[in-house]
Amino acid sequence: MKLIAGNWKMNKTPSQTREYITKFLELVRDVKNTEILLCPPFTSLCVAGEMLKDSHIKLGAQNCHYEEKGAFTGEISLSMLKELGVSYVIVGHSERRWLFGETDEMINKKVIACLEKGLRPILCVGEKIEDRNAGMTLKVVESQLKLGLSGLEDLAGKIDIAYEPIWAIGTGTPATPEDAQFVHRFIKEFLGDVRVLYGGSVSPKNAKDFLSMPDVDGLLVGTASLDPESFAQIVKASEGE
Ligand SMILES: O=C(CO)COP(=O)(O)O
Repeated sequence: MKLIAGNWKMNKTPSQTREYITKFLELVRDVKNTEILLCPPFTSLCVAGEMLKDSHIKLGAQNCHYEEKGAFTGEISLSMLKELGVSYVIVGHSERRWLFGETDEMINKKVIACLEKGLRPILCVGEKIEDRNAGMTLKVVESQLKLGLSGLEDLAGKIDIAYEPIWAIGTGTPATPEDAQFVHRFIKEFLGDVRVLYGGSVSPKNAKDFLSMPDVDGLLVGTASLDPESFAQIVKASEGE
């Protein structure tokens, strides 16, 4: 089944979350053939978890810490997330890598911790514009996969990968569906049977073009997931695929 995930990043207070989910539940009530995931900020997970408890919409976190507990000021453990109903965790988003110095080694520990706790990581990979211009896209993606998944085998059905070219994130300039397909194929040849999502300026207008590619197994949506109507349109674009 295709996965359509909304990454809200640092947006929406708990009351705005409540308002969004009230509308969104109604808009996607009849969706049956698509897995839907919302990833609000930590502070909204509690209210979102309560509201989504008996629904077909899953709840994800945007980050986690790999340790179980302890003196890690400002961090959030997987047990804390699990108790709120979280079943997915976005790991290694480019904003965490490049704005907050997250390394492949930390990302690897987070992926391992998620799998040990029974939470499903969405590992994000993707190249900078300089890498792309230098023809290094596949090399960069391969290295991120190798390091991020170091020591792990048999990942089919336990993990999803999101290909998010950094130059396409929040810019209004997505990759072409053909570019995405090319990298997704490479990822599957490298890893075997995993779902690969595309992320980077996805909108209700272009969602179907991506989803019609044979190796695009879903979408990780930022800006266009902040409005319940536009996110619902993207979810519905996936229903027929
Ligand atoms: O980073 C993203 C999702 O994780 C993509 O963000 P945009 O959809 O705003 O480009």
